[in-house]
Amino acid sequence: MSQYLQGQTAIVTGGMRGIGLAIARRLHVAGAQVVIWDLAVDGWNSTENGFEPVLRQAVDVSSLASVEAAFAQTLARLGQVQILVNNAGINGPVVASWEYPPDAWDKVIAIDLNGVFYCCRTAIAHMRERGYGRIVNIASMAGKEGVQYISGYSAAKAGVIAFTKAAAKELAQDGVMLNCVAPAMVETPLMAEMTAEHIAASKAKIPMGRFLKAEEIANMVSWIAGPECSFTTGFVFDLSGGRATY
Ligand SMILES: NC(=O)C1=CN([C@@H]2O[C@H](COP(=O)(O)OP(=O)(O)OC[C@H]3O[C@@H](n4cnc5c(N)ncnc54)[C@H](O)[C@@H]3O)[C@@H](O)[C@H]2O)C=CC1
Ligand SMILES: CC(C)c1ccc(C(=O)O)c(O)c1O
Repeated sequence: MSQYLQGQTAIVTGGMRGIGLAIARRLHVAGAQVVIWDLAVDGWNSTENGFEPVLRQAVDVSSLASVEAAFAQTLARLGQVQILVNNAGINGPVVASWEYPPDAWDKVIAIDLNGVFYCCRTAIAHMRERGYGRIVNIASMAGKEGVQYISGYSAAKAGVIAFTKAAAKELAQDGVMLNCVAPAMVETPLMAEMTAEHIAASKAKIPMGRFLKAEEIANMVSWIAGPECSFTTGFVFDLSGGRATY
């Protein structure tokens, strides 16, 4: 496979498992030096995971101080960051919006939306200085459409999409491109928090009649994160099996 990310450093948040792990592995295959940020980074198994990241750092993306400290450590070790994939996220409760606990709402927004803002804010300063950067934010179909009973999550992901579009326009002449991907549901540990009824309803909306695979997201992200993505910024790339054709 072509090593089109050779010599580049890529940070993947939430890269210890699930979609983030698949993305991290794919960027490694494309030649990037991969840095994994996650809440806990012990217990990495390079045989099972198929590669060794150059760095793993314990980071809480919902804390600006934690993000800034981790970014400084990454730069101290590797000197440069070309790619940031904001993947870390949580579901929050599956409940009607009028019953949504306010503290749970705050937590979903803090991780899924503020976390993306904090990581972007921190990396963009460095990328602007160097005149090059690729940021890929993992949104969701829920952010495009609004999915019932996950209103906090839907709102956070809609916020990620709008933030990406706004910042992309600001940075369009600086060599720094921001895009989102909006996946439909994938089978990961996060999905286990949904009820069987919601999972079935989600699948029924997909014309291809199957769930998305994490590797399919990783393949798309690896192209968006690379130099061949040279004239697209502020865009939402769908991974919806034909569900979103708008
Ligand atoms: N699983 C699905 O069906 C879909 C997932 N997504 C999005 O993809 C992303 C990844 O999802 P999955 O792999 O399914 O989830 P997952 O739960 O398997 O993995 C999430 C990772 O993020 C980390 N994380 C959580 N909070 C964090 C924090 N505050 N700071 C740093 N790391 C943190 C977790 O420790 C975990 O390693 C999320 O943003 C999710 O919203 C989007 C569409 C569909
Ligand atoms: C797993 C998350 C909460 C989720 C659930 C459902 C949908 C959907 O129906 O489109 C999503 O896109 C998700 O990200």
